[in-house]
Amino acid sequence: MAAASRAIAERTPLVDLILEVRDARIPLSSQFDQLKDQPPSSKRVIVLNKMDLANGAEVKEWMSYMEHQKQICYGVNSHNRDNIKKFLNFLQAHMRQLKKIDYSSSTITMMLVGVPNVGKSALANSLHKVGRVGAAEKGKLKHATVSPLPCETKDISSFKIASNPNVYVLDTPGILPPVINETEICSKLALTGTIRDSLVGEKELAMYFLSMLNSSEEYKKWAELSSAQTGRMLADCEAACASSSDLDMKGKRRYPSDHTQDFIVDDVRRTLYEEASSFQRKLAKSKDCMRLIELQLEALPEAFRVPLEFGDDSFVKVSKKLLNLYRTGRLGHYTLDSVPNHSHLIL
Ligand SMILES: Nc1nc2c(ncn2[C@@H]2O[C@H](COP(=O)(O)OP(=O)(O)OP(=O)(O)O)[C@@H](O)[C@H]2O)c(=O)[nH]1
Repeated sequence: MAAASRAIAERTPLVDLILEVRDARIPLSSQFDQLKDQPPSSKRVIVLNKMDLANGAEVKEWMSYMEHQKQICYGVNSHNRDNIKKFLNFLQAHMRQLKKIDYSSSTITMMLVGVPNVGKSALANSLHKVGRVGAAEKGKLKHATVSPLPCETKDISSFKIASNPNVYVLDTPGILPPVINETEICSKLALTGTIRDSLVGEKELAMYFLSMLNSSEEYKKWAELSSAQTGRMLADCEAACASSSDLDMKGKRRYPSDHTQDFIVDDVRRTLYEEASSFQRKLAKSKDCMRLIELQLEALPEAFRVPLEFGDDSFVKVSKKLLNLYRTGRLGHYTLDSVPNHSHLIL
């Protein structure tokens, strides 16, 4: 990381635009340490990526806050082609404005920087794919390594994202600050995948997620799953899925990065809702919150169909499954950082 950090620092004054990629779920905790104390500049855009996983209303508040701070900010979902097209148009318009007269004759370079796993490589790939097709470029597409694990990008690579003028984007390795003193920031970074789960512990992270879920409104949306009738429908659905899987494996619904069946997800949601709603009145006391989390963790193995015979290992397995569902957006949308001093903002 130290070498990559130096390489980024050397290139920073040479590029036309810095795209500081942050995770829209943690717009503050995922800020890039090297740019933390820099004043706002027209040469820097804060890109809030993974918008599809964050709470839309809260991200809007964050964007207004950043605008108020004179920071240029743009929200994207790197997996959404239309969104990437709009972002590319925005970048080109912004560069045109920055370069003014000599825009068409110049070669423009942008650099993606950020902490690990915020989606820099996914964004580089998407911009390259969309831009190259738009510019009718021939030749093979390049591919940056995209992974759910942090720190997979090892080198700086360049991707062409537009022609006339030529625009290149540099993908860089994720960099963390040398020390993170606050435990809460560590938990947020781990929950969103910026640092490895093992550094905090899977069970501890699952508990952190549950505390966030229980203090949000998200689980209340799952009330309808709680009725007895729905329970019967789920059992029927489960039986139907089991028999159809024997006959036709190809027909089963699959998620790109999460293979949990829908009826299991519904059972997990129902379990979390039922435990939380029966505790609702006592949530103000933190001791009760811990007890609720324990109860939820005790109830989840059944919902996930994980046998309890392996003791603590069963809970680690359940925790991993729970984290996986959260990270693919199937347990709601959350923004974990609150907007600072937002009372003075007109939103
Ligand atoms: N849901 C969602 N997932 C995303 C998005 N962008 C990236 N991801 C996922 O986030 C994970 C990390 O993406 P990468 O592109 O490898 O992240 P990175 O910042 O290059 O990571 P490092 O190599 O650690 O620096 C992958 O599993 C991606 O598929 C997005 O907009 N939405």
